[in-house]
Amino acid sequence: MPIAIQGIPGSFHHQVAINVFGIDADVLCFDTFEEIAAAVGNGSASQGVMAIENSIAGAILPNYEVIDRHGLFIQGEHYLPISHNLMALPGLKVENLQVVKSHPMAILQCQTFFQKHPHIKLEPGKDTASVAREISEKKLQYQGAIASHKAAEIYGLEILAENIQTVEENFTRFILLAKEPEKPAQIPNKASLKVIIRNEKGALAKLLQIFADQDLDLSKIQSIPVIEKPWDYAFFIDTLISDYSKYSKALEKVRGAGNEVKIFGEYISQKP
Ligand SMILES: O=C(O)C(=O)C[C@]1(C(=O)O)C=C[C@@H](O)C=C1
Repeated sequence: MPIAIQGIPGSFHHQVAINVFGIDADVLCFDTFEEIAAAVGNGSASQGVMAIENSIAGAILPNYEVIDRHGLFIQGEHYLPISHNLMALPGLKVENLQVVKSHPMAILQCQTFFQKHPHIKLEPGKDTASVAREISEKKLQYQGAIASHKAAEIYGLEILAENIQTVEENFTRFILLAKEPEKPAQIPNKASLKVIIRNEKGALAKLLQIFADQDLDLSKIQSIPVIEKPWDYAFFIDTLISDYSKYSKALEKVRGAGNEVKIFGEYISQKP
């Protein structure tokens, strides 16, 4: 069964599908993150690859809600080093470009570069590679794309500026989604959780203390509104697990304190 991704060949999601599932990975390409989740949820894809956070631009907040609403589970993760390049039809120069389009997350990662080229209007596109393909197919003389070397190669564009992300070392973390929970063959060393705490004084401090008491290292905590209850928040927490029994104990205590816990996935950390 195919793997659902957002974007087309040459996009960063496609690169992750190749890295994780091999060069011949059978992919279903979608325009939006919502469609990835729907495809995994309705069984037309066995797994999905979804970007969740970037080291420069931060979290893709709406994706937490998307995976939760579709009732999906996280099977694993993949960190991809991201190099963004400004590209256009061969022969053009940066001064010729009026518009540069790309995925909104890619644009956010290249703000400093474009501050130096204020004549360029930045516009959101579906994914990095789709914009490169559009330029190539429509022979757009005034438009540039921010995308990977691979996209320039596939769609025959020329790179005008390399590595234009604000800091050289740039990573996007992707999660691998599935319809059912799956425990890895080895003891997991990372978990992604959603915790809804009772809205009372000190509740978050008490929650964090439980994790600290069990030696759990939280690698991420993100608050997301509980839309049915205005101004109540759920916390999406990633924790590293060095001792699985201490992790189990922490979950028991968190639940025991009256909080609601949902386990999105327990897996092996791939952080480089
Ligand atoms: O447009 C692409 O190529 C994507 O794979 C999307 C995406 C993202 O959603 O963050 C993936 C990695 C980069 O951070 C920029 C864009």
